[in-house]
Amino acid sequence: MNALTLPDIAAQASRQALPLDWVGMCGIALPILIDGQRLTAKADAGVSLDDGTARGIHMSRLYLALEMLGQQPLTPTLLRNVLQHFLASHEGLSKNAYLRIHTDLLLNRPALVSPLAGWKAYPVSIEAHLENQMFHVELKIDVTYSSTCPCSAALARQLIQQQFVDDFANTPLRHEDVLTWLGSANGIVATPHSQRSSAQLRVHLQGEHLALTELINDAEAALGTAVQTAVKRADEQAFALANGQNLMFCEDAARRLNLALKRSDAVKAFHLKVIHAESLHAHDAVAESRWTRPSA
Ligand SMILES: Nc1nc2c(ncn2[C@@H]2O[C@H](COP(=O)(O)OP(=O)(O)OP(=O)(O)O)[C@@H](O)[C@H]2O)c(=O)[nH]1
Repeated sequence: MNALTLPDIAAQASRQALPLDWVGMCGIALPILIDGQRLTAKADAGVSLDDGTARGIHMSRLYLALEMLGQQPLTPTLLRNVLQHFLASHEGLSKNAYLRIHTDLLLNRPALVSPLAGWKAYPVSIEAHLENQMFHVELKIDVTYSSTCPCSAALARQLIQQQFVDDFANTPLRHEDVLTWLGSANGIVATPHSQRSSAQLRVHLQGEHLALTELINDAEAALGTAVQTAVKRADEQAFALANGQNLMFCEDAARRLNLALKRSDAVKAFHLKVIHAESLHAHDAVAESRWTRPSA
């Protein structure tokens, strides 16, 4: 065989003429740029194979189009350009193009009190598609936070009151005795349960801004007790106070996030899910909320 004529199987006719919805590659390693950070990402790149008679798509063309992602900050326009390249390189074969990018966004977070800070990783997926010439970009963001059960807190307070009644029955109240009692585990007999919780945000974006960091910041501000990075005792005490002032059911968390996301100009629609991995139960408390911006 002549070495210059390499066999091209993809160009052959398919034995079973049948279009396919998605064909491509998953888990491609690549660098991306978000908010000035170069991040390691994995991409899933694909197109529809609408010409059912064609044996295959041209994987290498999709792969090479991804090169753009390592060179410019990630924006909806850049994602759209990549998808347009996918389609331009598959003219006659494909009508729709898809790209998913998975990464961890790293944000530096200060401690609550001490002059310390640490890095927090936020798992993020950016999903873009061009279907029937309509461009759509969606973010998936995971935010972890602490939630303390309001019901459990009220029940614990009642037990503490009961203990106070028992311990100080028929004795004159002396300031010093009460102070000691308040500082003892015998006095504060019960504590409410709290748990590491997670908010899974799916946001359909509008406009030109990827808005990842802003949406994470908005979500954490709305939730109030995001998990911490560097922690000294003073920070832990401040966190205990913050939790005590921020009692929430999963319904409360979902409502707060709903209101926060609606306020963002970058958001066209969302579907959010909060999961409180209860320490009371072996199962989770979960709430979901969806919203679509009414058309102007
Ligand atoms: N379509 C397809 N290609 C595959 C698959 N698995 C591996 N490949 C390989 O992906 C490689 C790149 O394919 P193409 O993009 O068609 O490469 P090419 O023909 O050199 O590039 P063009 O000239 O641009 O078409 C080929 O060597 C294929 O064998 C598969 O399941 N489907």
